[in-house]
Amino acid sequence: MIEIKNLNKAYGSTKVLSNINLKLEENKIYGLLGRNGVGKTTLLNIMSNVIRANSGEALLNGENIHENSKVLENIAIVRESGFGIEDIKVKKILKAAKTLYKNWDEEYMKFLIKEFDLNIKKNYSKLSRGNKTIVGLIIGLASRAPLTLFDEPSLGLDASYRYKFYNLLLQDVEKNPRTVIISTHLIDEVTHLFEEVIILKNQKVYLKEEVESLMGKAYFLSGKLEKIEPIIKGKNIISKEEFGTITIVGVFDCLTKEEKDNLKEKGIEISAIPLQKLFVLLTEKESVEGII
Ligand SMILES: Nc1ncnc2c1ncn2[C@@H]1O[C@H](COP(=O)(O)OP(=O)(O)OP(=O)(O)O)[C@@H](O)[C@H]1O
Repeated sequence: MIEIKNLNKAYGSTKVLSNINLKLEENKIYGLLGRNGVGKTTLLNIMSNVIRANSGEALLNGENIHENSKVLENIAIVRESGFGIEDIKVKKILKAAKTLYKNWDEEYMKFLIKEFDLNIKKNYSKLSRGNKTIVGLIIGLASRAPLTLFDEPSLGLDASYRYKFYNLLLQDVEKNPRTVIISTHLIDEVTHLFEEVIILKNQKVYLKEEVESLMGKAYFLSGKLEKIEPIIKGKNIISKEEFGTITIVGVFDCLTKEEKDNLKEKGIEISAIPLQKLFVLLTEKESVEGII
């Protein structure tokens, strides 16, 4: 549905994205993850024609995003940087947004305004940080755009509104399927939303995988190291921490039923690595070798 081909982006002489190739499926929720400054916003901005790549292509249903303005009726981006003009009533911003998107749902927008308790008569510039974010979220949700991109959607939102947004998004996407990409640093809060995760690292797509499959091969093993070691020899080890006589080893690899049973018999505790922790381990380490 969305295809990125051989995409490169540099700001002046600083290369940010290098030969990115991605194929995203229709009606799926993706998490776009990466350390600060790795290029998530840049990629989302290219996907929504806010900026141009230096080379390569971004296609939505086979049509080049940069060469066909009609395609843009189907792509919504919600981002921190606002709407260009700030000294304008929220009502007017929403009115303008309505004209941009083919699938805009006015009734749903009204429902969202109530849900988020947003005063649309206020000037956008006078809104709190959180309420500015809410304006963006309402536009993103009400656009019902087949490709909806949320860049840090929780910025400035209190926990209550963040969870409200996550729930509304899940409910609405179930009723009105579309492809959603969410870039966030609050990974554990949104893991349940993601079907697939894309991690950017060192200008490249470092990993693209279904969350279920990822979580099915990320374990912490805790117990005596001499008992853990022989069973996981040759596995991809991503962390090792010692707490007195107990060692916690992070494994990013498949464990067979026999291996798991074997570990349990030896008194080794097996627990899942939460996605956020896994992300930290994978993006901090340059090499997994030499840990054990
Ligand atoms: N307009 C610009 N001009 C010059 N450099 C830029 C510009 N926009 C972004 N960059 C640089 O490109 C790199 C990627 O920035 P980008 O905002 O895409 O990263 P990010 O992954 O979204 O980061 P964060 O998680 O901190 O929001 C950074 O080094 C940033 O400083």
